[in-house]
Amino acid sequence: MIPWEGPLPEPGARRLADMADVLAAPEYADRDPSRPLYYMYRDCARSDEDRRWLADHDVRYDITVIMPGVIGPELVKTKGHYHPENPAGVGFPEVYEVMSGRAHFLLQNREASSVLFVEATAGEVVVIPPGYGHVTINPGDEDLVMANLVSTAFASEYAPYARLGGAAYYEMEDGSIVKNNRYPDAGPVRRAVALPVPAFGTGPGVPLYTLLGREESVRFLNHPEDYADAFSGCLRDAGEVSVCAQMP
Ligand SMILES: O=P(O)(O)OC[C@H]1O[C@](O)(CO)[C@@H](O)[C@@H]1O
Repeated sequence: MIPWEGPLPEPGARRLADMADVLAAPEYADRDPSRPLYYMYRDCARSDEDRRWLADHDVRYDITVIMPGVIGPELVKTKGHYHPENPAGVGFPEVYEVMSGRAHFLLQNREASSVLFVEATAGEVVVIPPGYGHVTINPGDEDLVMANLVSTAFASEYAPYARLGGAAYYEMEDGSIVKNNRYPDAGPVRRAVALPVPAFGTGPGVPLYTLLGREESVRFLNHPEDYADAFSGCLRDAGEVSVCAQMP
């Protein structure tokens, strides 16, 4: 069930066949190519007035539903993408809210020298800072339902992930984190805790939809260059995550 009081647009589906390039075990993509892994309800709004407000501020509110389960040895996840830089030369950020279920966000900068692992449960809000690509993993046994707010001024970049077989690390069925050998120079995985960001009005228990109508709360999505301090405080380092060098 999606905890959303409003109309839902027709969703886009990401199926196993769409994921062949980013899997720990790509051979599983052929076994059930039409299996849906997640549904993306892009550009949601509860009213025409809200839709106009979102459009006027060049932001989009999406809901994503990620199934529980595995793809061969690894947990179900999103494809993964980077965001380009805005006209000021700073990467577009994004903000997620876990509406129900559990999420693991695996973030990495362009060089994969910095890799962050963020756990979040229902009600938690995670800011993806400029310069970080992201994959979301469903580690739970129920649907993971998330909302996001993001700029409408760019298209996501999938090729860097697809070229290297996905992110720098994979999360396996037993929760172990395994290095993707196509990133020989990837940095260690650092656990990070999502913090409230007063400048954006984000934090646990604050539904993202309540940011609508507050211009100052969504401005960072298109003008990240003005919020360097806020981004530096959106994630707190919580130590290194142990990693397996080989697939189990
Ligand atoms: O684009 P991917 O990597 O398949 O991930 C899907 C997610 O990204 C978004 O496009 C926003 O970045 C959402 O609609 C969705 O949650």
